[in-house]
Amino acid sequence: MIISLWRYSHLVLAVSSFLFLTLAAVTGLILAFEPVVNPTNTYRVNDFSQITLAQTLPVLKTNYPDLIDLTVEPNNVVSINGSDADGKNIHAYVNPLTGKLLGDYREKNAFFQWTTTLHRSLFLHETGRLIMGFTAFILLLITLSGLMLLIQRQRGIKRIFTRIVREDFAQYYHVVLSRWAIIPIIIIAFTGAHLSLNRFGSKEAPKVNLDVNIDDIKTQPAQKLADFTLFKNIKLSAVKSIEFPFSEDVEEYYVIKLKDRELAVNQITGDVLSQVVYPTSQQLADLSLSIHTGNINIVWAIILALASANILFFIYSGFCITWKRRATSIKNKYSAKESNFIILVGSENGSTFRFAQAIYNELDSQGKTVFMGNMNHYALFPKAEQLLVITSTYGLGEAPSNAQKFKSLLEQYPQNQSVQFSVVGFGSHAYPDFCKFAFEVNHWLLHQQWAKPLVDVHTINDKSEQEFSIWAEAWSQQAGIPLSPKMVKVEPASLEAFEVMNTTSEKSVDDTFLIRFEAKRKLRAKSGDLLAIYPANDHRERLYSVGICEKQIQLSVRLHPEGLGSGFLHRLKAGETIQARVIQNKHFHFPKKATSVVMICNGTGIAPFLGMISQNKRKVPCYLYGGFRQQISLEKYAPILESSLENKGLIQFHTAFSRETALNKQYIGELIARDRDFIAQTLASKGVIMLCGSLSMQKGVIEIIDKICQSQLGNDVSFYQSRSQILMDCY
Ligand SMILES: Cc1cc2nc3c(=O)[nH]c(=O)nc-3n(C[C@H](O)[C@H](O)[C@H](O)COP(=O)(O)O)c2cc1C
Repeated sequence: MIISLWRYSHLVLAVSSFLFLTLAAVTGLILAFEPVVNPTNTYRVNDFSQITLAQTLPVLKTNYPDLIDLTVEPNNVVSINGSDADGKNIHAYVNPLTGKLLGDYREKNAFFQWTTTLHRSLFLHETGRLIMGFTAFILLLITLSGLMLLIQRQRGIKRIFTRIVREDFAQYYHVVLSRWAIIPIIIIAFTGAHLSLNRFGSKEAPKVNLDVNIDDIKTQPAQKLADFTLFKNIKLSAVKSIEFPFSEDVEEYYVIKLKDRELAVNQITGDVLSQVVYPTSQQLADLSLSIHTGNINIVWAIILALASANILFFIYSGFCITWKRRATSIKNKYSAKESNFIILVGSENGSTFRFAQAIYNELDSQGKTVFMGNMNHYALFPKAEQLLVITSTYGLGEAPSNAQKFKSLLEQYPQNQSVQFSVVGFGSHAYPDFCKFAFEVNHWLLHQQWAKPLVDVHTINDKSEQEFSIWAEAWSQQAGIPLSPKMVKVEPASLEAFEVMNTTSEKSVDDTFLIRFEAKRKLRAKSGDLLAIYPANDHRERLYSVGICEKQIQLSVRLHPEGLGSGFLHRLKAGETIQARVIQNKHFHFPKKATSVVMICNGTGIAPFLGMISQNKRKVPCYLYGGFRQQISLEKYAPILESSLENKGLIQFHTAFSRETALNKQYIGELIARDRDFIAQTLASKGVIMLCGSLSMQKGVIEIIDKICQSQLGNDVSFYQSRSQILMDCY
């Protein structure tokens, strides 16, 4: 909510000032080059900041007895105005140490003059100044709201310079460059607004009156100009201008304008006749002017030029980001009330809509009645059969802005009929709370009486189309609705040959069997990956979780009466070869850093765990909780389980049998509830819990773990899910 408020302010301010801001940035960019390309830069002398008035004035007076005034330009070159010893008028740049003329005085370049007026007042005098001053103020607000967004995005001020995930070009560079440009832009905006405020109503700085009492002017003790103590202490770099005495009459004096004050100085004795210190407001205005115009030094002028160019880039990239967000407007053929398929999308920047739209198009092309909407539009869907929630996670593992009302709407509107659902989370592992909001949504839906999970919550890292296609395939299988692979860009499936090495299909006592394959080429699979098989040699794909045992792929399969995949696998004999492909399922690999791993499975969900424990070379403490129908179901797994227990690949093995005698009947959830302290301690000590098996088992177990988390650890289960401490692969 807060992020939306800042974003909204940032956007509104930027849109409302966009024209004037562009004009100010373009003219500012041009003007930033003025100090850099100023031709008089070549007239600068070395060690200018060390030259005192006691050094320069005697030289100039000797060479040019009738000087009227001297000006120190912002780029530290000195110009004089008056006449030389021959009475010839001069208005020229001079070397303050030697008195040598360097070149004729030049007026400000006409183009820069024109640009300056446009930048300052749009040629509209006071009104223009007001507009540009206001624009500078708006720029300040835009920058500050941008800073707040940056802090929130990076999760704290100290993390501003931590890595930024590359979302897309405009967004990435909008954020990356803002980190560098924010300080100069704040300075530009602040000084610009300050100058306009200060100068509004008066074009020039207020006139200073030096109050000199002519009667008090002394003629003794006379001193040489070079010996004036005052002049020895005033550096030329501190001077803005000097008016020379009109004649040698004692009543004529030097008027010296410094950066912070103005002095009248006796031309015979060097005494200060009068002095006025400028008011602080004027000193600050002068400082603002020097900073804003880049006159402080060339490096700063270049920084200003870059900052102005950045403002233009921010206008462009901000426009692209906004356009992309708005381009996700939804066009539905059917209303929510008449649709069987409801796709609800949670998205902050619009990219998740691209994926949701692909599903929409696919279902629509098959003649289904589909409705797609924002998650905030959740309502009663009287004809809904399938609910697909596709959502990203934002902020600190929070809902994107178009999904923030979802939870309360879900509580408000229980559906009146049973609806199957599936949640797909878009996120990035670059954030600690990976897909947290999707896990929460899945969790809330699991608590609804009317909602039946169709496939397990799937997560998509960094908009991976491949991961999305895995979800699409899983959903398609369960829903019995073919989703064409063209829907998302799946890399063309290049199939490999796998030879059947061993199968227990004939010895099966409980409809489940183990089958092992060896890859004809080098095996590139890990336990937890999926093996995709094509039983009918057509587009129909079936996925099985794999365990790698003795460098072979092992599947644990339950034979379903009409099962296309399980029937095909059941008929295979040792020595036969099939075409299949391995799909990486990184989110369900054995964790690299866990202190311990608790594996929970039921039925054939044991397959990946058999591979993991037999490959547990690092001897990470592993604890397996398995739910099976009968004791006898276990026999086929016994060799691996026993050898793993022996070699410490597995520390403990707990079983629950659901179809034993009434006395011994037990479900896996009961074991987890019994070992609640151990489960809590595992999570608290950075251990990992992995679940594989049926969705109904997952639902029950996750509910129990959630209660354990809340009561013993003070967090929701989604906290651990999003930190990859609870990994699930259920179907
Ligand atoms: C500011 C910001 C915060 C994010 N926070 C998270 C987060 O906490 N967890 C996560 O998994 N992904 C996070 N992401 C990544 C997005 O969820 C991911 O890029 C998603 O694909 C964006 O989808 P959308 O464009 O539809 O909003 C964040 C992205 C951004 C820009």
